Amino acid sequence: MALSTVFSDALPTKVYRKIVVMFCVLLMSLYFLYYLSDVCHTMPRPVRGSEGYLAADFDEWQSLHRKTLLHKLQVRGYWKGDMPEKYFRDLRLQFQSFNLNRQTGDGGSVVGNPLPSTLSFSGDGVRKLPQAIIIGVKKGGTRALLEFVRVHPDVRAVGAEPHFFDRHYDEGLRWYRGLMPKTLDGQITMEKTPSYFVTKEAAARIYAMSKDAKLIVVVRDPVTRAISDYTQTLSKKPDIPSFESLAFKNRTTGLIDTSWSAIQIGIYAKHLENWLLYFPMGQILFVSGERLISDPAGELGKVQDFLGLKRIITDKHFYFNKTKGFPCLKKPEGSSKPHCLGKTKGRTHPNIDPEVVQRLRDFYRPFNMKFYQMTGQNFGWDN
Ligand SMILES: Nc1ncnc2c1ncn2[C@@H]1O[C@H](COP(=O)(O)OS(=O)(=O)O)[C@@H](OP(=O)(O)O)[C@H]1O
Repeated sequence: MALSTVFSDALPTKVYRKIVVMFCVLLMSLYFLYYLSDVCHTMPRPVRGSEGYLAADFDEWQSLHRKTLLHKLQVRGYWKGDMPEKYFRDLRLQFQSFNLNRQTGDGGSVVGNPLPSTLSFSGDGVRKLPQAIIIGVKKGGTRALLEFVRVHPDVRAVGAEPHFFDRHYDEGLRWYRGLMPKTLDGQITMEKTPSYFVTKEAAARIYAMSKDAKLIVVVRDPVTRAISDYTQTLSKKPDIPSFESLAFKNRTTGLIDTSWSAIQIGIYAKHLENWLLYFPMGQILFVSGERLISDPAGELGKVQDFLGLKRIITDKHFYFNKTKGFPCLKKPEGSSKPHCLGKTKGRTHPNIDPEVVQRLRDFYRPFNMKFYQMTGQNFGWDN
């Protein structure tokens, strides 16, 4: 009262009133701002579609799933610029799954506050464990087969090699399923990891997941496969010894070094014996790596039959790219542009001493014969 008297005495009444009004407005504004910030904090975040995640959500997901993410970053083909758009699509699918899992409590290792239930994503379907797996062989043409078969509308495949049954088995089936794309009823989930075929434990592990799993093996002449394998290693480590010196334990006696993985992988009959302990022959399809190049539609016909799919992929889906020297897809899955596999496929092989090649042919012949006998198919590598 005394203060107002002093002020009202010192200032003209009009000015004094204006100051009081402005002070009140300021106080009200401050209170209003304070109130708003509190309300916003408790309000649900805006609903975003599958294409519009907040960067913060992605960062949080990224750190929580660092291990999975790192694994995916190592995926051959994507990170080397082979198919970046597919890589990012897979990554986005995982992010969707992560958020849905957080909402449904399905994410085993997820920690922290769940996102508000109003956050939803448009992707339909559920993640299932694969019903069909391309288990081998390395350098057989497994990438081409996966890219070709996933053109089928009833096939959904994970682009990356999950390496679950060899390297990441301890992560558990929930982790593995989390890597899979979502499928609708009637769609088949697939993955490819070529090293499974030569991994001792893989057959028993896949059987433990599903005794009905359908297995596909792309096989290729073991001699060219070995050279292809060596070419890949050479491209990463140019200082390695020559193919000729690695192929032999003793070059003078002609003793082959079967402990060298490039040689070992090609002894198909031996690896197959292990798979037959768990799976009947009818559950394994052998695709010819050579015919996958010369007649992709023909091989894809067999694959579709084996998977119980309508024959949708035909020769209309392929064109032969002369520069690349391989069949390519006119319309790959999720794209309308023609696409060939990347630079890591179809590398020029080094010239190998013809005598060494002949020695290897002699070495593989009995194993190939056994393999033809076991599978009931002659792949023509010894003609
Ligand atoms: N359509 C098409 N385009 C490109 N390449 C094709 C195709 N079909 C089969 N191939 C052959 O696939 C070989 C690589 O096999 P993988 O994909 O199984 O290799 S990997 O194990 O995944 O590294 C690769 O071997 P290299 O030629 O030795 O590189 C190709 O010969």
